[in-house]
Amino acid sequence: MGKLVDGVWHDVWYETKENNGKFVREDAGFRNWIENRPDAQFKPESGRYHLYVSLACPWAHRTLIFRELKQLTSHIDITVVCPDMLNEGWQMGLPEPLFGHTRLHQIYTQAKPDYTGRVTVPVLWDKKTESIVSNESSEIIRMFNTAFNDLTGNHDDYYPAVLHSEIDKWNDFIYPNINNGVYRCGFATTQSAYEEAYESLFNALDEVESHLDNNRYLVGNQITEADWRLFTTLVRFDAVYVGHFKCNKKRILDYPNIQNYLKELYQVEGVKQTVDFYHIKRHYYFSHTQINPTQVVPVGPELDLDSVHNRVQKFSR
Ligand SMILES: N[C@@H](CCC(=O)N[C@@H](CS)C(=O)NCC(=O)O)C(=O)O
Repeated sequence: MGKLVDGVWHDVWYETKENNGKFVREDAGFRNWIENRPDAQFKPESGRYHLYVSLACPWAHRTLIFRELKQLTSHIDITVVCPDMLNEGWQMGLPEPLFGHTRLHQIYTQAKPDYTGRVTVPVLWDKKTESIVSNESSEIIRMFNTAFNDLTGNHDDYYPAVLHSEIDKWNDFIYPNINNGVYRCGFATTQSAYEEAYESLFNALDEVESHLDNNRYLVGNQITEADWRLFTTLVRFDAVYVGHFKCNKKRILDYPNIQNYLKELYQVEGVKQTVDFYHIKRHYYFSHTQINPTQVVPVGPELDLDSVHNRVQKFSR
């Protein structure tokens, strides 16, 4: 684990001292947009973009789900990094296809030789301008949602205009308390920082559980971006966050509505093939040696996400 400073790789763990033991996530450094406009710098073109992802990472996972759902798999190719993120950060199993690089930080310095910042997945690369379009998953999924519609003919909309404010409201609640909340528990280096994160995480999950008792999805009668953003944390929760990040008040299995909702999302066509529990468990337990110095990866739990869920029946009345 480390970061680039003026284009040079430094092997350092997260700095929490300045924030009383609290983990604070750094903002992404590349924030361009692919737009379907004649004068856009980054236009939606088949084969032009390459996505670097980790199958372990919940943020990268969002982009893989949107790539599947929006039928972009034949238009945007991918490199999957190894699950182990150690002294050199994210590494490729085989040299990646564009430059033959073996470290993700080389992709960052390829784009910007003096880059300073963390080297994170996902990364959306533009082969034409040889630069990084974006390394911010929330913005990459917005691009995937609409920018390529004319190319793919897929007009499914996970961020419909009429639902913007409701979706934004859930995202603003779920990101700090749940998506980043599990990391705020796991990466806390003081008891009080951990307990504060733990409390807000489980209060938020309680609220989601009660919302899902009366609503099939977070917003409206359809699956939206807000559901997919929540999904990638939920699907990792019992396998990793309960143990490794000490998020152990309850498992998702103990929340009947959330568990059934999780199964429904998992069973949406195209989604389960984006979920890889080997990468997920191996990454967290093997890479975070400050948290798990033995690097032993747990065998369990046995998860059953393929069995029938009750969401259709519950909301058919
Ligand atoms: N804001 C980014 C966050 C991405 C992120 O933090 N990814 C993690 C993997 S789960 C990472 O690559 N961390 C490496 C590091 O922090 O050094 C996004 O949502 O795209």
